[in-house]
Amino acid sequence: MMDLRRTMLFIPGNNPGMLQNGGVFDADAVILDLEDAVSPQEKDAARLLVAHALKYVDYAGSERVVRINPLDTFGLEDIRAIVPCGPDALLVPKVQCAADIEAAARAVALAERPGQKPVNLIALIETPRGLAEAYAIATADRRVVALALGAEDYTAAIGAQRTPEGSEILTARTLLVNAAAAAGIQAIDTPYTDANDEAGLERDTAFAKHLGFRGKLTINPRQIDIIHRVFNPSAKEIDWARRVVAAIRQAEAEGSGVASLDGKMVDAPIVNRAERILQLARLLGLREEEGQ
Ligand SMILES: CC(=O)SCCNC(=O)CCNC(=O)[C@H](O)C(C)(C)COP(=O)(O)OP(=O)(O)OC[C@H]1O[C@@H](n2cnc3c(N)ncnc32)[C@H](O)[C@@H]1OP(=O)(O)O
Ligand SMILES: O=C([O-])CC(=O)C(=O)O
Ligand SMILES: [Mg+2]
Repeated sequence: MMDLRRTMLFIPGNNPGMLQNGGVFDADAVILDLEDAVSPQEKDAARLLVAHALKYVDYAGSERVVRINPLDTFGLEDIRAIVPCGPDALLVPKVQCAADIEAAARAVALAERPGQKPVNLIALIETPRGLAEAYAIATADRRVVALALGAEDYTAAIGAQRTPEGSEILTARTLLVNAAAAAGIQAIDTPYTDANDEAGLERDTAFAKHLGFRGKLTINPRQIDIIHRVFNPSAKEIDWARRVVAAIRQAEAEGSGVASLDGKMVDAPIVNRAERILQLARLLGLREEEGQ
């Protein structure tokens, strides 16, 4: 499903076995990686493997994203080789400013075949300058559908210590969510890099949802169910959303724009939040009784 990006599973672009099996995990998106999962001497081989996977591997319902290299290294070569193979989107790493996106968008337009479905861009924000310019990046081109946070590179660049709790990335997360929201696109959170810490992943994902992220970069298939469970609206949320909509309808019928539900005020922003929950539940085919 195209606009659902609860999980975006990284698959190293130099690993034929993982590329082959990447469609069986039901991730909302797969990210075939040509950048940091691939060493410099393997870049050419990985590009061929990823091009082949896009043509021949069935990634089922997953959006097919390729993480290219930065434009000042192998990025333009990646675009020329990968775009004609028909990915849904490119994840552009180390984006610093609007001009980087404009350059990527120009190269993509040149590489697209006539009649090809336009290739979207997702900007990976993982440098101090990229974060400072996140809104300009998000609005630099219509192809940009999401901003994602890359906290490993970002914390290394600012000289912060990475912790499982993530206090060092709170500001980066909220700035990124705000920039994406201002541009009307999605915010996708940084991966949780300890694939064996399920409780930590669940906590970190719940916090990301609380901050406004719509999904999370994912490094291991075992993380997928946990992340989906967190981002799916719970039965309680769906029930609340239905009662909000019912309350406002009744108030409107009585000529008022404000309702009361369990003693709390219900007005337009609360109704918008409720409608978003119901829309997501419908998209996921969840009914109230099926939520977690
Ligand atoms: C900061 C960054 O830039 S992050 C982005 C770049 N990083 C990556 O792409 C890392 C991707 N992830 C991985 O390589 C691995 O999941 C690791 C290294 C994190 C953990 O490896 P392991 O502990 O061996 O994984 P695990 O034991 O869970 O593997 C189980 C199965 O899932 C497969 N698998 C693991 N990760 C992935 C993946 N990302 N995509 C597809 N298949 C995977 C394994 O091949 C294995 O398959 P098998 O049972 O058929 O042999
Ligand atoms: O894999 C990711 O997107 C995360 C990343 O690059 C980073 O944290 O630097
Ligand atoms: Mg990175």
